[in-house]
Amino acid sequence: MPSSVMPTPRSAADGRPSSTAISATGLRKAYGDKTVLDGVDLHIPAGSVFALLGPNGAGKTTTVKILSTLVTPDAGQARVAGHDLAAEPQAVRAAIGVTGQFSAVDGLITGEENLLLMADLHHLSRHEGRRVAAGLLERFDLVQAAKKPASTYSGGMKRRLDIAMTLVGDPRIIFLDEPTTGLDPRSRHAMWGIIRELVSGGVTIFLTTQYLDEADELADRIAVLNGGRIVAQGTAEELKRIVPGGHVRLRFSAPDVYQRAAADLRGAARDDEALTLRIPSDGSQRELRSVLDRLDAAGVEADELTVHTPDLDDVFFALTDGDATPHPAPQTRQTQNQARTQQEDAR
Ligand SMILES: Nc1ncnc2c1ncn2[C@@H]1O[C@H](COP(=O)(O)OP(=O)(O)OP(=O)(O)O)[C@@H](O)[C@H]1O
Repeated sequence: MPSSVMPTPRSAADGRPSSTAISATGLRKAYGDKTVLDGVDLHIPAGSVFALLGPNGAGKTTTVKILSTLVTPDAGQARVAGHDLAAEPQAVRAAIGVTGQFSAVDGLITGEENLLLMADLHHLSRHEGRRVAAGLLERFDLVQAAKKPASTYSGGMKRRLDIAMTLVGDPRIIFLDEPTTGLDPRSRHAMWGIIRELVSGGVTIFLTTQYLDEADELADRIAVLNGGRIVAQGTAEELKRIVPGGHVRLRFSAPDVYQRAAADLRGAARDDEALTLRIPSDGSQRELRSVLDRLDAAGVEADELTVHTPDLDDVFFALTDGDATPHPAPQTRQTQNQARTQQEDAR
């Protein structure tokens, strides 16, 4: 399996502001004799969503902690928002926001007080702090709950407050460590909407997740971390193409047309009862064209043509350890349908 699907673009070496939000080379980290990160390289363009996938204990949170200056790597270099992680940690901290497993929300005080505390930490004037807090309470649908202790908030409200607190500092890069773990489907979708809105405002999102549909839905690029290394990275579509399972399915209604097509498309798996042919394919335009050309040459026309590409679950299981257990993602209608189609195909 290739270590990387796509070539890694060069990062700016002269320190001038560039369109690269995060670049890292050779990041290593061990705890005692356990190597957690074993040479991680990353390149994340500004204004994009990057998702880091990996099974439990793969080192996703460790990567976030290193890039957000909370943990020092044993080796490797990284630039975040144009600043060297080791030489300018304060500048990195000023440019980023971090939310997730180590939430900053204080449950003993109200949502509004949490935001005002953040405004104080960012040295905003009293007036400006109140203005910013009011705007964020409105934006994150927390006005009703503003005067209640944060400990009374639901999981979704706490996550929204956490992100709102991060935004007080107007960060250009936000690390979201498993932002929707434990949220119900409505809250997950609300969180996805928030993430999309942030990106449309030019913010770069570094997301860790075990929900494959979340990465599929949000990320411009996805990297899979396993055994301390990035074992593959690319767009969701690129990743899906590197695992086997993709095929084109042709369905015919006339048995004689089906027989002619089956005779011509040698190598296709036949289902004589359903009058369908299944041709292994990576789903690319080139392969699709070749199938269509062969049908044209044989003078036959299929009644239905469907392209099946593997989903990110296939990618995850193919690339990570056998004992890797991603959290069961709440199934969307689409993944349920895909699963049904795959079961049907297997019959
Ligand atoms: N401070 C620490 N001391 C010792 N071991 C640690 C420490 N922090 C993390 N580890 C270990 O490093 C490994 C990677 O942990 P990390 O939290 O980065 O994984 P993760 O991919 O975020 O996992 P999860 O999905 O379960 O949150 C784990 O085996 C963990 O036990």
